Amino acid sequence: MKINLDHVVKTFNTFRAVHDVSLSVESGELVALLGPSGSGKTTLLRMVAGLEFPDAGQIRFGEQDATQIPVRERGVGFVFQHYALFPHLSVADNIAFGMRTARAARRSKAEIDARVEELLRLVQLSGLGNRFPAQISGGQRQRVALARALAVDPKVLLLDEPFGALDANVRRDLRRWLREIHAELGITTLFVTHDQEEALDLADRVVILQQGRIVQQGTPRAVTRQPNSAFVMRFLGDTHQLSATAKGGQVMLGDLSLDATGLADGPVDVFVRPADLEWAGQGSGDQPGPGLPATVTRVIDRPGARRLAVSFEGHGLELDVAPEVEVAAGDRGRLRILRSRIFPA
Ligand SMILES: Nc1ncnc2c1ncn2[C@@H]1O[C@H](COP(=O)(O)OP(=O)(O)OP(=O)(O)O)[C@@H](O)[C@H]1O
Repeated sequence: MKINLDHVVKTFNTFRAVHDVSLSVESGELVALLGPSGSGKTTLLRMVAGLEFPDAGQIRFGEQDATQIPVRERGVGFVFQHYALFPHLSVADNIAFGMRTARAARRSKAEIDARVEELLRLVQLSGLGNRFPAQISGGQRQRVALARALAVDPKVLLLDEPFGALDANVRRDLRRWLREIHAELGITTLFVTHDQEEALDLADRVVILQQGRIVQQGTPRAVTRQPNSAFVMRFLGDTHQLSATAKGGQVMLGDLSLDATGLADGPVDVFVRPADLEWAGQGSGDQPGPGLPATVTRVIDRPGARRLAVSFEGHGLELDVAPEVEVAAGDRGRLRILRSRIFPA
């Protein structure tokens, strides 16, 4: 089922939570809505679900205006961060709940039991149908919540920070698992998160929101390669920010000249991710070449890498080098910039 949002606006009292959002989600696509707290992600999801109504603009399911479709008939499955499973119902009964109450598509008890078994298998909880929610882990509860959402054969899945309350390792596992389920079922899915790693890992397309507006959207590759603003650059991951001046389509930093074609002359911010910096230590045998003259202030050993904290013209920067690199605090060298993004200051 394709979903279209066309110039959608939502205001609470006088506060505009969603400004003129247009977005189309293709049938079978997994789209992540990514943004900081308060950027309007949940409000958008609730409007798609029919739990809130836009003040202006239109939401369409396929070709149909969604306001004409009652919530129960939208064919939407939800999973929220704190999806309250019914504590007094077993896992199997929780999953079966929607099938028993659905007025349309009544199923026999045998059909429901078979479907519950199938869903338990899908969410890898076979054999746990008789447990109660209190007797399973948080990650398992979210899988039950997903099975419950899938039980009514939704045309659209809406997931609002479904793994938000779980610890990092469980989140990572569930993310992989969700991707597999999505590949298998191909249900159009909108996934809300404020975790950029989760969004980039999971989604076919990432939609980045700031203060109720879409500021950028694209594939994970496109948004990470070509962030279109300082906000997106910062929001998508660790970055260093260096002040400089653009002149005649170039920016000079140390004795490096960076391409700034198209930027007007004036103050700019150069953004560089730690992974886009390379260290050439003096006496390392490396050709010194152009770069930013820097001094190592600290070396932190981590599994698989050594992290260097270095100082360049009063800026503190960090980068990783291979574990074998011999380097110590006080060493001098040069930083090469492999990639950067430059925006007007
Ligand atoms: N029912 C409401 N009444 C008044 N203001 C609301 C209501 N619902 C949301 N808001 C406001 O709208 C803005 C957007 O909220 P929303 O929950 O959509 O953001 P979000 O991006 O999902 O944030 P979070 O990640 O914290 O859940 C917030 O400033 C919020 O306080």
